[in-house]
Amino acid sequence: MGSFVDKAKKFIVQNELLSKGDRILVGVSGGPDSLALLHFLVSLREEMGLDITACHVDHMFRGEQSFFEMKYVERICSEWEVPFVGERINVPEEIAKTSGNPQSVSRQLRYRFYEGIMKKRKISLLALAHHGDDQMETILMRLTRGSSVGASGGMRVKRSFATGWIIRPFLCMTRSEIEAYIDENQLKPVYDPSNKKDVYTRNRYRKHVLPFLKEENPNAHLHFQQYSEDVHDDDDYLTQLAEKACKTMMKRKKDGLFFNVEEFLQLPSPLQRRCLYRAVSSFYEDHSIELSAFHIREMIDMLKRKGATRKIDLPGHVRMIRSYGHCIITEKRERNGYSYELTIGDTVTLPSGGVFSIKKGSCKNGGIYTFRLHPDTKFPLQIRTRKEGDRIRLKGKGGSKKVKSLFIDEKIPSFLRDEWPIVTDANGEILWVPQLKKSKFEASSDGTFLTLQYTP
Ligand SMILES: Nc1ncnc2c1ncn2[C@@H]1O[C@H](COP(=O)(O)OP(=O)(O)OP(=O)(O)O)[C@@H](O)[C@H]1O
Repeated sequence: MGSFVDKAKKFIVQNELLSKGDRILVGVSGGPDSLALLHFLVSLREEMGLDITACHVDHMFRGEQSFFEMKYVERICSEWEVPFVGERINVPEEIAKTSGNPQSVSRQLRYRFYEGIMKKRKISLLALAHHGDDQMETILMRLTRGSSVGASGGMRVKRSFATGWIIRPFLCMTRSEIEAYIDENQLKPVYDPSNKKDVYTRNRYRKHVLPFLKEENPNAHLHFQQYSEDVHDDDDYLTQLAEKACKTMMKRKKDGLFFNVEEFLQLPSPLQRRCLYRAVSSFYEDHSIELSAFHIREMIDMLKRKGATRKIDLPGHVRMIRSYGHCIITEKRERNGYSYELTIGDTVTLPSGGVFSIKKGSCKNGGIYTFRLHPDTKFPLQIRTRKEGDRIRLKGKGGSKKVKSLFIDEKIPSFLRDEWPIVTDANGEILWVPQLKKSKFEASSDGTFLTLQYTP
């Protein structure tokens, strides 16, 4: 078994997974992989001065059986003198409440549990027992399903998590190497019957796809692992560049993320894909939805197409809309019209966060748009969204103009038109379309007047 230990140690050194005196939490299901990992780390404990804690979650799917498993893991830990933290989490109850997918709800709750222990006990490393065959399955599953950008690179050997890092020291090992280690050391793992069920996608890959690849090359797992590390390496570098580009180009407002399409299209395509991936992912809590490469391509194609307004509905609640040269990534929601009354001394806050107020005399604050109200103005003012047939009467000999034409001339994207404020007096006469046009009803600067202020 010397070679197993040497191989794992070499992998740990190469990837800088452990240092002397590290405090590690090991996730132990009681299955062969995690039991072997715990055993292996305990064997390094003295030599490296490691401070090891083990933890186990009983997901309560299998009644008493899973409770006994937790007790069994606890007993082994006590034999090996490893502090143990166990918790029963009622996952079936949580699934009934949220109607989530059993595996992802279990995972989410388990990771929350790990995080709590790491924070409480000031532990910086979480060791998980994923191995090389798991990595092959993950990469193939993600490629087949159509994951995007970095996700198809599979699991990372080391990634940041909670107060520190998740490490996976067994990614260089195959399932059968781990089984041989188990036999050699006479370990007695528990076997989860769900690992054999064909209903789970991963199990189908395990049973039907991996045997073929392993027959072609028994060391295929090492090549997959190398591929994974290279993909992540390249992706980290490109993501850094994309983040820099996004920071200057994408503006987050209350309504969503805005950017200029032409500027975006000048980026090299690897940065375009990553900018969009990053932008859209920021709308998903816990990054719970995975965007596929297909979605990203579709978004870029839409940005390249000229012409009228276009939109794409993305998974979950996110929508991307392009209109003229602008693009917004936003939550799917009906943009309802509004109508507010504004009297002297009041303020009105719009759904977009814009604020109207009235002040005496002139006003010269930066970032604020102003309109001088005539002393004869009929109050209350109305701040509302557009209506069919809206016209504004222009200063001088300009006559009147349709508000619709104003939006078109000024190339206001259609998704903004439905929420653009229009100010009328109490009789419904349009006084002002802020940022675009003032009517002939604005007071001259030399008389006494009130100022209507608008901060978008
Ligand atoms: N119930 C659990 N409690 C604590 N840690 C767990 C639990 N289930 C899984 N883990 C950790 O997460 C890793 C990945 O979980 P996954 O379900 O993919 O593997 P597994 O088939 O349970 O592995 P094992 O052979 O260790 O049972 C495990 O190797 C283990 O380190």
